[in-house]
Amino acid sequence: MTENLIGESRRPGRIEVVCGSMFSGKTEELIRRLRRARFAKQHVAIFKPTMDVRYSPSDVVSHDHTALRSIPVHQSDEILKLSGGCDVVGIDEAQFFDNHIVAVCNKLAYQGVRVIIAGLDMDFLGNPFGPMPALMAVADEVTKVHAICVKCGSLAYASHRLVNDKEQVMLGEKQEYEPLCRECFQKALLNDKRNAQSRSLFEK
Ligand SMILES: Nc1ncnc2c1ncn2[C@@H]1O[C@H](COP(=O)(O)OP(=O)(O)O)[C@@H](O)[C@H]1O
Ligand SMILES: Cc1cn([C@H]2C[C@H](O)[C@@H](COP(=O)(O)O)O2)c(=O)[nH]c1=O
Ligand SMILES: [Zn+2]
Repeated sequence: MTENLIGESRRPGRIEVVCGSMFSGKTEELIRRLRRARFAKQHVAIFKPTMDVRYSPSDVVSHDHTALRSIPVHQSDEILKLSGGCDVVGIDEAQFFDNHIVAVCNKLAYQGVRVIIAGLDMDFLGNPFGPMPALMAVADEVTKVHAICVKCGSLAYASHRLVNDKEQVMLGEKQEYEPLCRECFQKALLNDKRNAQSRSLFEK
């Protein structure tokens, strides 16, 4: 965690990415940084995609129920329009935005805004998720946070889907996803594959 932030309120435009699996503390870390910016008397705005309505239609909410009022947006372009006069812009669930969010974040950073982005680095299959790889590439700073593997207690690497849905986007919580370390994730995917094969044999 970066704590050498002397003069945090005087830093120029930059892009910070906080990524990791589900339950890794991305939203908590985003909220922590944004609260500190508010203590530094910075003008802060927080955005999230309208589709993320799990805990609240308007707040950014962590799994531990820490919350911050946010502006839900349909498209990344709206972030540019709605962040005039801001020193700091926070974006949660960035994996759900289109690739244009990269240009939006770069534009804000070049205008002197500190942009803090939180999002899933990988989907349930372990593939890079949406614009996250590109955002990590253009970021000034990337922080990877980790949940605890629910099978073995190691640091979690990915989010394993517990239900049989193949779509990349499927909102969910603990009933639908579990954070697993690399080894447990590999075993779980293998097990899912075997189950799918025996299901298809059964259905024939
Ligand atoms: N397996 C787990 N490992 C770590 N934290 C967990 C786990 N399961 C639930 N949590 C809770 O999730 C919180 C993090 O929530 P949040 O910041 O919303 O994560 P993220 O945005 O990365 O999904 C933790 O503080 C903890 O209370
Ligand atoms: C792995 C994965 C997750 N999702 C969804 C599930 C949740 O609604 C969000 C992630 O929320 P969090 O704040 O990181 O816990 O994303 C998805 O749609 N597809 C996936 O592959
Ligand atoms: Zn494990």
